[in-house]
Amino acid sequence: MIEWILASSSPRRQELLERLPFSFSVEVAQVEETICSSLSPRQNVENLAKQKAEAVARKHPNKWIIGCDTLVALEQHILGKPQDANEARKMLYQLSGKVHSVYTGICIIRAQDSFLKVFSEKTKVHMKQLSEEEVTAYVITGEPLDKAGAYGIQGQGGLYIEGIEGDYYNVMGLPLCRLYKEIMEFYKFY
Ligand SMILES: Cc1cn([C@H]2C[C@H](O)[C@@H](COP(=O)(O)OP(=O)(O)OP(=O)(O)O)O2)c(=O)[nH]c1=O
Repeated sequence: MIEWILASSSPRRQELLERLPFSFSVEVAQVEETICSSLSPRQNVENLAKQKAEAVARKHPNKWIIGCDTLVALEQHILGKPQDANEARKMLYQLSGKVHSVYTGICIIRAQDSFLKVFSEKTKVHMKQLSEEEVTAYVITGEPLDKAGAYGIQGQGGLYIEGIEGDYYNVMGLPLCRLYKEIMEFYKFY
């Protein structure tokens, strides 16, 4: 039987992965998440997903590890999770009234036989213009603080999203349909 480990502390990712037809355990990857501004958003999410998967794979070389990372890209800027409420406010003002892209990178590793697969998905998100009152009230809820770009489409943040192009679940941190396809392919060989 294939034993999967999700290398993530995100409750959203755990919840979404439960929809796939296999069981898995969870182990949090201790990785310092550094965004490299000389790399593209896609390269950043793929590298970070790989680092998270590798950190857990070192401890479990015989298991199949899934690492993930999500970032928001607005023009040349890459936004990770805000450090504090002030940074969350700043990010929301930057995204307000604009279209940005959310990238999620996924890395699947099994160290024992040097298996490594990395891919990423992009979803475009249209955010409405936010008033100062909306930004203040939203940041006070605390919802923005553990999320890339300082909003959660699945929560109150969804009130501010006019539309998306791409996978909704990719914005939440796990590109469900793409991951399902990749894993079904994978089961043909294992
Ligand atoms: C844009 C957006 C992000 N997010 C979340 C998804 C990710 O959990 C988080 C981005 O941070 P990540 O570093 O990708 O993930 P994490 O720190 O939550 O978990 P781990 O590193 O242990 O896997 O932002 C939402 O939940 N909703 C949204 O609408």
